[in-house]
Amino acid sequence: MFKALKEKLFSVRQRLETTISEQPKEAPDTPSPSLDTHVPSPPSQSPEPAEPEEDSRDKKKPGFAQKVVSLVRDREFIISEKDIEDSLSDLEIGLLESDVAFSATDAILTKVREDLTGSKRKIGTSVDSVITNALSDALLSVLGEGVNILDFIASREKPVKILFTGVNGTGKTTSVAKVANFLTKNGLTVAIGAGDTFRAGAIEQIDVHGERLGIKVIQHQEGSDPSAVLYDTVQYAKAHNIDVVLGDTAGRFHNRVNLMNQLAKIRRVIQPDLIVYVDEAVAGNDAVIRAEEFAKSVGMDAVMLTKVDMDPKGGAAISIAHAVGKPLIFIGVGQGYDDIVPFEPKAIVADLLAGEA
Ligand SMILES: Nc1nc2c(ncn2[C@@H]2O[C@H](COP(=O)(O)OP(=O)(O)OP(=O)(O)O)[C@@H](O)[C@H]2O)c(=O)[nH]1
Repeated sequence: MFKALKEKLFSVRQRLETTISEQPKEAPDTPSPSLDTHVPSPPSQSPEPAEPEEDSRDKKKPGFAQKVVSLVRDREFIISEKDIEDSLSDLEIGLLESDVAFSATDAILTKVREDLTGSKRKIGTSVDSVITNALSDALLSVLGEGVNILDFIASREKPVKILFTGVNGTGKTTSVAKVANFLTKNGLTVAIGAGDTFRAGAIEQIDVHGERLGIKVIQHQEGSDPSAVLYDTVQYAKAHNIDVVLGDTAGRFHNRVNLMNQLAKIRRVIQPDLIVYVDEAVAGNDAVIRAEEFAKSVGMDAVMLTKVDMDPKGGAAISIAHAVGKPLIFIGVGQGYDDIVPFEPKAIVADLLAGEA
């Protein structure tokens, strides 16, 4: 997953490691002027340097005295913005080339700069963990905390109603089936409402999935009111003590007003617990822009990205939660029912930064 993005992050880590490691390997007897050419010579009277802090990520801009203490006494040096400037440019280009949105790229760069500048490295030790931690924190800051869907469901009254909406053709119907399969494998009972009554074939498609998975699909005729279909599904779920209702809906972007009206009506009628916006990772930055528009005009509570297996860049997956301010809950990673992964930011970041730089 995200092969190209991983390679770019790897090369940035290597470059950072090289540039930071090129700093003095041995502490000189006296402070080397090359350490900081921009500051005046130290006053003859020691300016009572503060005790060096225990925290190796001291964010304050280091003064000359602090640098001297670090270098001579503690045999460590302080990373300056200048040391990492070129690597940060590489990181910026790498992220943008990977289709990471501008705002997410900016947030990542700001966090890496903040984390690394002023942090200390023991002379002779590897800087990899310092760099990896900074990149990891930065990526996590844009991915957010994530949501555990099973905990979410457990916290709500049954049946928990989850609506799927988004752009046609991105794999929304398949995603409803995958989520249904995931939930039943986790011990929950599920009913599906065939609420995409607009697209020819959508009802039949979800019905076939339901049959294969042994999950009840409530359906009306093509062109019927989706609110009515989903209302009936909720009634069925209540009558049969079903844990979760998954509602497919149409995602007609060329007719925004209709879509908004339709969703507004569904909201009134069944009061969904969660509205999941579905789009495909392969659309890259376009998916992020579409999601932002959708969040503004229609609203959503969470995002699912499909076809992540076909997207080596990973830009949409990195940017979308940051762009819409809602968590990415699932990613689709193939065409089978089991090809779905709950999106766990920590696991994704660990995978992105796996391997020694
Ligand atoms: N590789 C891959 N293919 C997927 C994934 N999710 C869906 N697909 C495929 O995408 C194609 C379209 O998916 P559908 O669910 O049929 O979506 P659709 O019918 O085009 O449109 P909507 O249901 O309206 O979104 C199908 O061939 C799916 O198997 C995924 O995560 N990875």
